[in-house]
Amino acid sequence: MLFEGRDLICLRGARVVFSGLCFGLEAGGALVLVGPNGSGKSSLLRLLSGLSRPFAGTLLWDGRPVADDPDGHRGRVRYVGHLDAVKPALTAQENLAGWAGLHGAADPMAVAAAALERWDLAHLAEVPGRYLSAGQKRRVNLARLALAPAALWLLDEPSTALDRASVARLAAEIARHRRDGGMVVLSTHTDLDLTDPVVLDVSRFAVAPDDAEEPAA
Ligand SMILES: Nc1ncnc2c1ncn2[C@@H]1O[C@H](COP(=O)(O)OP(=O)(O)OP(=O)(O)O)[C@@H](O)[C@H]1O
Repeated sequence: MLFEGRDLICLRGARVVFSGLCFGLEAGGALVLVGPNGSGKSSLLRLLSGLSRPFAGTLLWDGRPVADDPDGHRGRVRYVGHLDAVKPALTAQENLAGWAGLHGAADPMAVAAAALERWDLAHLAEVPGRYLSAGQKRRVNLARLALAPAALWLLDEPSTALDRASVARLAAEIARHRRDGGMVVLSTHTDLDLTDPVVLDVSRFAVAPDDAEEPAA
């Protein structure tokens, strides 16, 4: 299993955020995206998830272009982004059960309960999303990773708002996912305890403002 990006160019609005970006990730691998605010870490994660497409360049999964099978790609990805995806009127367990149902769980509430347990959130199962703290919401979002297996985790600043114990749990869950052969790409501004990560400084592929006009198609 190999996930590769070749010569990726990312446009946001009319601006080229990065150009010529390449990476390769094998089964069990971790790619850590670093770089200053605005360098394009979130934009790259969106490209990798299939939520947006590169202006140019190719994403390959096992040598085959991701663009040839976007639905297949979406099925192998779990993307946990910046934005809080917890519905305020539903309890933590109902939120997770909704996602478990989308992943085809036969008993979504039971799968949700197991995920809450795994992320030490069982005591919050009945609490509506609107009453959860920032860190608790973030943990409910991360507990989505435990609902169904997926080959590729894409995590945008996953440790934001987490307390120390939760950061350690996140690192342990990532380690377990990698031991099972999964891959992870994450952005971070802080240290996360990962074994042998490949670190990619996205700002190395920045395009200087003077060169940043929209390229000719
Ligand atoms: N919807 C959008 N339309 C136009 N430009 C955008 C849009 N979203 C982001 N950008 C721009 O794209 C660039 C990259 O943003 P991105 O969010 O990918 O950076 P980042 O490295 O993740 O930043 P941070 O560390 O602050 O999270 C920034 O200059 C930003 O202003």
